[in-house]
Amino acid sequence: MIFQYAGQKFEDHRVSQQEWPTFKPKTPFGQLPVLEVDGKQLAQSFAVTRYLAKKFGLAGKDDWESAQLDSIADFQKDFENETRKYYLMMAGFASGDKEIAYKEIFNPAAEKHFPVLNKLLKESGSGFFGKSGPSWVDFYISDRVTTYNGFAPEFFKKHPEILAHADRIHNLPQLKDYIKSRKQTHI
Ligand SMILES: N[C@@H](CCC(=O)N[C@@H](CS)C(=O)NCC(=O)O)C(=O)O
Repeated sequence: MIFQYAGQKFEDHRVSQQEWPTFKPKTPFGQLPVLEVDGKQLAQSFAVTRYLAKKFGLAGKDDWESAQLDSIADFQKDFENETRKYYLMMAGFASGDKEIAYKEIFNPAAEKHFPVLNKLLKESGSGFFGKSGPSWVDFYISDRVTTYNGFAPEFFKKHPEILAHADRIHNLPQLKDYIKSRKQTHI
């Protein structure tokens, strides 16, 4: 999304299950994602994202806004860690009772989490998490919300302002066509 927003050409290499065993030892930490720039590799999604966000003006207008955005991203990451078991079940990577996982894992965590995000959006007054406009954190959270909304639309019907934020990001002129084109493969 950052590359697309910035108009930067890039290669999106999705590694297949078959390809992974030979690819894994060639990555810095045996994990994806990895950003490759001029033959150099950078691992860890937040390190990659922050590097690109700084480069393309999507990391806040000053150090303070940038730090506030970082704190929101970490807050979102905590939510993902807390609800990981539900995510793995819904994405088909783990077995278990999905309804129980929704009631016991996702719903209680989400009822705490998303109202805070909504409050932050209201406080910023810009429609984005940063006062100065869209940032990598809007991209990150809107992407996650799209995934969770696919799993639990009943939850997001009760939190329309969170969906409205995701729509605002996905309808940015720089992103609109890209988001539409990748919908089929996105979970
Ligand atoms: N904290 C890391 C987590 C990376 C991670 O867990 N990657 C998983 C895919 S989501 C992976 O590469 N799994 C394959 C493996 O470990 O063999 C990040 O945010 O980049």
